[in-house]
Amino acid sequence: MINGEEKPLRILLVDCYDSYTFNIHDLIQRASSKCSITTVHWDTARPDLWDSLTCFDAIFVGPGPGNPSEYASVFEKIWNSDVPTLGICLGFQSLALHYGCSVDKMPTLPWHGRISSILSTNDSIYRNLPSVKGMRYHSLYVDSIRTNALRVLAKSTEDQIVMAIEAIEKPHYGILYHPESIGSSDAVSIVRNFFNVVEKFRTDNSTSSTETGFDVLEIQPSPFIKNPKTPSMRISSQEIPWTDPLTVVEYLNNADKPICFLDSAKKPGKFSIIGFFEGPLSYFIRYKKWINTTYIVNCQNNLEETYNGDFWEIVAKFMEEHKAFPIESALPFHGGIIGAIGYECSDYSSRSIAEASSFTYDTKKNQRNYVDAELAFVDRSIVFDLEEEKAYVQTLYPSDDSLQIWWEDLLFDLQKFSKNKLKHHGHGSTIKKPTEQDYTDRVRICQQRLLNGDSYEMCLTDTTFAYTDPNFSDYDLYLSARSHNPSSFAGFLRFPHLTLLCCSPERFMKYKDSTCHFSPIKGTLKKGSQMTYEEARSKLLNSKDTAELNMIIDLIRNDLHQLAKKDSVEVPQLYQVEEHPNVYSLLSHIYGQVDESITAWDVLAKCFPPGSMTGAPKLRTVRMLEEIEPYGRGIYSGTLGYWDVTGSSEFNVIIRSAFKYNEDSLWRIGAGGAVTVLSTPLGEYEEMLLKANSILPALCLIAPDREKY
Ligand SMILES: C=C(O[C@@H]1C=C(C(=O)O)C=C[C@H]1O)C(=O)O
Ligand SMILES: NC(=O)CC[C@H](N)C(=O)O
Repeated sequence: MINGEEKPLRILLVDCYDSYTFNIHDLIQRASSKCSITTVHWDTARPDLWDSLTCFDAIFVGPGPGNPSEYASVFEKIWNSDVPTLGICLGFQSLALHYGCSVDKMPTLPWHGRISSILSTNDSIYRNLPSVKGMRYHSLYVDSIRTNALRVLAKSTEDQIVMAIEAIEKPHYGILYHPESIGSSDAVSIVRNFFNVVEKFRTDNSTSSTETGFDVLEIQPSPFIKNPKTPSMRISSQEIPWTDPLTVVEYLNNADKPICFLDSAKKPGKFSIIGFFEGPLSYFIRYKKWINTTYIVNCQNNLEETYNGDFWEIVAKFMEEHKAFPIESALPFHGGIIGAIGYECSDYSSRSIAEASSFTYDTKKNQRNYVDAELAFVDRSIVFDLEEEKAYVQTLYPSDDSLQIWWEDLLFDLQKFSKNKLKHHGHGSTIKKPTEQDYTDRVRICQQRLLNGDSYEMCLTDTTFAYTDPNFSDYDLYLSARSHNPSSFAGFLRFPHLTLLCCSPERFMKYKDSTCHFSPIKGTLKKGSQMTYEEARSKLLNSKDTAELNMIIDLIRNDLHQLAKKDSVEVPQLYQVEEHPNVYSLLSHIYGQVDESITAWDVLAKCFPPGSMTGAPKLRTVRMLEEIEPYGRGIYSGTLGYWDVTGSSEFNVIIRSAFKYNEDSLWRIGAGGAVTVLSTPLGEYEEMLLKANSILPALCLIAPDREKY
């Protein structure tokens, strides 16, 4: 309060590329009704900002990977200033380092994603908070505070590690655990206690951060489309006699047509979708990251347009030109984008255009000629409501008077056509799997990085290669896959450059009426013949699996906090155990509301690639995994799904899948698992094989009851 008026707190939030920085941004907003937050990356902020810190009322030094000494050039300026500052984790460590304490590797296993009971001095920023819960994400710690310039404010009860400190002479504080985490308590009270200190240091002549030109960067979601256009398409949809979706796919297969099939092969999946390419407005869209080029081909006249630049923005602009007027409909899809986006289609991946031609990318990843994403825009579709056993044929082309004729011809052909019986006995396939030695060596490399403090969790993966019996169609292989492992987020794509057999159990993101829903899986348990659901649940709710999942829940909260409305990010169900054909999975549900100007595609682009497939902190972990993993992931661990012309969308995580680039007909099966400090190398190798075996038998066309290679 200055002169009786409530001047907004001018906050500087220093982002050290952690995956939880924007959870802190949300916490600050929840702790102060009036604040303006300037968020900057520690290494790219305008240099004069560090000499103008007094234009802020308070500073938050965020958490991050690595050792605080890596950031000394900036951190020293902060701790030499008199501005009230709160450092979190890495920030805490840098404050201790500034006062001459040593920051070392934990003497025991690091705490990543586990919650500590913490006792405080019940004063200072812990006033009226004698004990709290704290989610810990740290490999480094401060053994003891060997200076009179600092005072210990809190310690963990389990291992007596210093959890919070304050400087004696300056309003500088540090907290080692993450108060902003879903697993911590009393964070708003702690920050409000800190803000009470801040208020004492505010003066009338505090300059405003805007007077120094440091724009106040409230998190302003930047939608791809700034000025939405009036829709141009009109949906028409009519119920048709029920038919099994596989019969339609088999008909398309035998007609050697492209196949675009999203398959709810298991509950809770309710709808299956088939896209068709006969309409006048159907397209294929493919992207090659190494030349940053997107190709859009009309399926009727084969005219191809080439676009250079951001793939996500190009697709967003294409869809803006093909939006439809909303209609009252319970169906998830009426026409629009269906397809697969590969893992490397983000700036997290170091395979940027400039680097793409580098030695690493060119030879080690050897994917110069392949697509990084391939989508279809379908203007005709059939949606199957599997619960109601109802089917609907739809078109986007208002005067598509050929629709009726098209559908009647298709129906006539289907009636002549009976579903093929799956050939269970193939001649096997040539399989090349990762060796135990190679994979366990890589697990150890990951664990070394975790112990160094470079990451909290690394989702390590590798690729199994398979050549299959040429006598079997891709569709036969898909039928075999879905019989082995019926999944809620399955799909079969046979596109011009990419064929994908997907039996994914994991939703990445669902978007409907501006509500976003993420449900990451972390924690996989092989089904035993005697294992009951309750036994599986008690095993999965152990500390290793819940720790893995906690890290991803906080990561997704962080990504959503950059887009969602204030106070709208929620985790109503922290842990859920799901039963699948071969495994039990531990998952969570995270929701957020975005402004209507933010589309599903904006959310997908911002949160991509799926955090459950990277680990955290996302950027440094993705970069390290790229160097550790022997091959690029390509389509594996990317996402398959739809973006409807009315705006609704749902995308999965492409796991338990096989894909091939049609140029070389070599099937690639990615598989892996989250490596933490609690992992065992052999256990991770076995988990990787377990997941690969969710799809491998299908490539050998082996009946579900027999497994051999
Ligand atoms: C890495 C894979 O699965 C991912 C890792 C999981 C885990 O660590 O338990 C579970 C589901 C996925 O998010 C895979 O299936 O290849
Ligand atoms: N969450 C963090 O800021 C981690 C700090 C440091 N990289 C460590 O591992 O201890």
